[in-house]
Amino acid sequence: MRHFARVSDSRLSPLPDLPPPPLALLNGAALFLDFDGTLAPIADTPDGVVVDGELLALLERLRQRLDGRLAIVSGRSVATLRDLGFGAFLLAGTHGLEFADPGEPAEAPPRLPAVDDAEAAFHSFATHKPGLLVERKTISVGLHFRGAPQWGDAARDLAEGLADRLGLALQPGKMLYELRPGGADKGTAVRTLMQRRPMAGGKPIFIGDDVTDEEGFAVARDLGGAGVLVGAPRTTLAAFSLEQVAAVRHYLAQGVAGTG
Ligand SMILES: O=P(O)(O)OC[C@H]1O[C@H](O[C@H]2O[C@H](CO)[C@@H](O)[C@H](O)[C@H]2O)[C@H](O)[C@@H](O)[C@@H]1O
Repeated sequence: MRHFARVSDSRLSPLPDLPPPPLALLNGAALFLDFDGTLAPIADTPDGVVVDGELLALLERLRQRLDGRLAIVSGRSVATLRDLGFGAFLLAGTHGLEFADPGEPAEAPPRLPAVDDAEAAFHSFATHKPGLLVERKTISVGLHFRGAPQWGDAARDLAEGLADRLGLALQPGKMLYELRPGGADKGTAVRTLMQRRPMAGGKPIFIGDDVTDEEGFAVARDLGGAGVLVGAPRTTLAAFSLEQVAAVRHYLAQGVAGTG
């Protein structure tokens, strides 16, 4: 049976014109931040994203304002998030499969042989197709077609077949299909972290742009908080929206300053 890692469409409702989040939403928040497309603009390739010192300084000040209740929740692995500069932050990586406190080893399941099989199949498919990119991740693998969108349908068919055959979860992303172990998503990551220090006791607020962030929005809402969608209007469980990365950073900076 195929495991699609996504919120069922029946839970989503069209909310075309969501308001921006009020600054008061950050009062008492336990803040969950997606990375790609939320804190940094989408780039042509995974390695094309750079985390600037200004962003890290902003997040550090925000974390202090929130008494430590700030976490990065990403499809990237914990190792990659640390390489990008987020080593000082609480992390949930690989779509909720990995967790790491600052300076501590990641809690993560082992890399499955099935993921290696999927990676080999992705490489076979990508050979002689310029623009396709296979991203080897700690415990998962991605096939990117941003550089060759004409292969998107075939990439989906391949990824679906591999998910069925290998018993892996298929995680669609932005011009991307990932295969990974199932049993977790960004919603379960929020639930897990909300039971732990320093996030416990806060009001969960999840800011993200991708369909993979909908589970985070859902759980934040279920636990009394809210989701903030980044980007163009779409069917979503978020209650608020910000139009782009620059607006997210402006909002967070205002939150640090405490102005309304
Ligand atoms: O959960 P996120 O932090 O949003 O990570 C999701 C995936 O992001 C990356 O891929 C996406 O961003 C790339 C860089 O901007 C872009 O080139 C690609 O097309 C996007 O799909 C990352 O490479 C994946 O591993 C993450 O799962």
